[in-house]
Amino acid sequence: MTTVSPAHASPTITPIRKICCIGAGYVGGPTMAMIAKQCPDIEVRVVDINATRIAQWNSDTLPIYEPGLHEIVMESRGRNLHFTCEVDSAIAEADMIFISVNTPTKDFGVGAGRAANLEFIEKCARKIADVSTGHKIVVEKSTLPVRTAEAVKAILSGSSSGATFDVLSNPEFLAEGTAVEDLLSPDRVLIGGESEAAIGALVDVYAHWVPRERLLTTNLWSSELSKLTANAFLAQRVSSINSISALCEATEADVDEVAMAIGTDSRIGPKFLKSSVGFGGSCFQKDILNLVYLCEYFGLPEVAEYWEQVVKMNDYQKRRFVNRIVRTLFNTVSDKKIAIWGFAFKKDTNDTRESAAIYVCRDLLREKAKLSIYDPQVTADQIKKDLQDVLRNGDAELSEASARLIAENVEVVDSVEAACCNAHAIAVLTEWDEFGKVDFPAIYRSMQKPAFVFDGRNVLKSLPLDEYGFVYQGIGFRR
Ligand SMILES: NC(=O)C1=CN([C@@H]2O[C@H](COP(=O)(O)OP(=O)(O)OC[C@H]3O[C@@H](n4cnc5c(N)ncnc54)[C@H](O)[C@@H]3O)[C@@H](O)[C@H]2O)C=CC1
Ligand SMILES: O=C(O)[C@H]1O[C@H](OP(=O)(O)OP(=O)(O)OC[C@H]2O[C@@H](n3ccc(=O)[nH]c3=O)[C@H](O)[C@@H]2O)[C@H](O)[C@@H](O)[C@@H]1O
Repeated sequence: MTTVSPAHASPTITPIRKICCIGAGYVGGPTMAMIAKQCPDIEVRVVDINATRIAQWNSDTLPIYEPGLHEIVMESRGRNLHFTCEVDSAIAEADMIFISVNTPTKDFGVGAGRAANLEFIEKCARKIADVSTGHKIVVEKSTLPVRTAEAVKAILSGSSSGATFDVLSNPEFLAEGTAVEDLLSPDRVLIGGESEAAIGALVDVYAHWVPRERLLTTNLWSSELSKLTANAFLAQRVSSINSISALCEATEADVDEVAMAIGTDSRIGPKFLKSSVGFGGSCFQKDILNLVYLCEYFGLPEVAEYWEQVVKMNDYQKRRFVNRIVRTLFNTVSDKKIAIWGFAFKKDTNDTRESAAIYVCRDLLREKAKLSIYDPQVTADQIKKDLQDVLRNGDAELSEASARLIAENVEVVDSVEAACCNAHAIAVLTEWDEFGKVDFPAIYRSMQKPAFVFDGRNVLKSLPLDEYGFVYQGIGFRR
């Protein structure tokens, strides 16, 4: 990270008329659909190098599943919302360009396994520098390590056309499954920058529907760092309650009761205290590891160690869940059929990135279990790809063996009933609402006996499963 002079001073900025968003993913798509819906006076173009994804955004089957998303896309698409692969012209014509590309954990070279891979961000900055003329506002929407704007500004300042730029940080706080709700009524929108005029221009966009008191402005670096910090704090709460769940199982305390008891303290608050098989999703682990890397980079090993523990506790929780299944099933799951209920990392999304289900299934396969997997939104291809990737773990030589392991031991089915037929156990890994509504006596009859249920989300806890004959175990309590 080098120090460069501030971005070119901004000329007078007129109200934003055209927006371009680079990256039509989970963030770019829904965020821009909301801006287009709320600001009919602004033309929004979402661009991506992935032509298949753009085609999906232009079809009736959107590339991501989010409650309410279809409706808001249909309202604006073709009017002031466009999805296209024409990256250069969309950038060239825009007044404001959002960068919303992926920032995965680096899996090679310096910082591998921890640092963010900023290759895609840098490519966007270079592309913007190449094709821009006049003055543009560039908005970092992706989650980035603190001080990335410095590099973005340095690249932009090399624009050969003499274009000038303001750089803003505007991290996104939406959660998957509630993206539309979160975008419609955010707790806050955070905008960091150096130029009052540029900040004002973005504030005016959001002010079309977000109350002014929820539009927070800070300096660039506070904004960049707040995003990583918010995710680290949220994940830390999950790991904290999960650590207590292990203690509850050992002591006959009940983790949901403990969560309720501490959550009513207004200083602690009730949210993000739901004990589970472990947090997943594309961001928590990636962002914490990035924070850990930054702390090490800035010579703060104690701070790095503190945050790394959140990820270690999450790995422990997933392992602990599998160990409990194996132990309870008389110390072997070899050749036993286990019904997996849910594969997405949380309900109401088809996203499986870093889902706890991937790791639980991997470990069960290594124990030679036979898995029958059902998820209402995740495709069979996606499930098999995730399992192939995790079993292979980057080693090409393991491709054939892991493909065989999956072919022989994994089936993906289209109902919980099919998954459970002749199964020895059920493992609930995603909290889909429909799981609470199935005909449990019929499921019980179709299973091997004793019929076990391992509820990694405690969603079946209030049902009389023991009365139906099941042996039921959840997270963080004993019956
Ligand atoms: N997924 C989520 O719920 C949230 C994600 N974020 C952050 O937002 C950022 C984006 O995340 P997602 O939308 O989930 O990623 P994603 O992987 O779903 O989408 C990123 C898109 O960017 C495209 N892309 C990459 N390089 C490009 C280039 N040079 N030109 C044009 N398109 C390019 C990819 O093809 C891909 O379609 C990440 O930094 C993430 O940490 C922040 C809040 C929530
Ligand atoms: O940067 C991001 O990507 C986003 O990450 C999270 O959103 P998301 O990962 O979509 O979903 P969450 O609702 O935060 O859940 C994350 C994981 O934690 C788990 N979780 C959550 C809450 C809880 O109490 N217990 C629990 O196990 C969920 O099941 C899920 O696996 C944050 O909540 C968003 O604010 C942020 O914008």
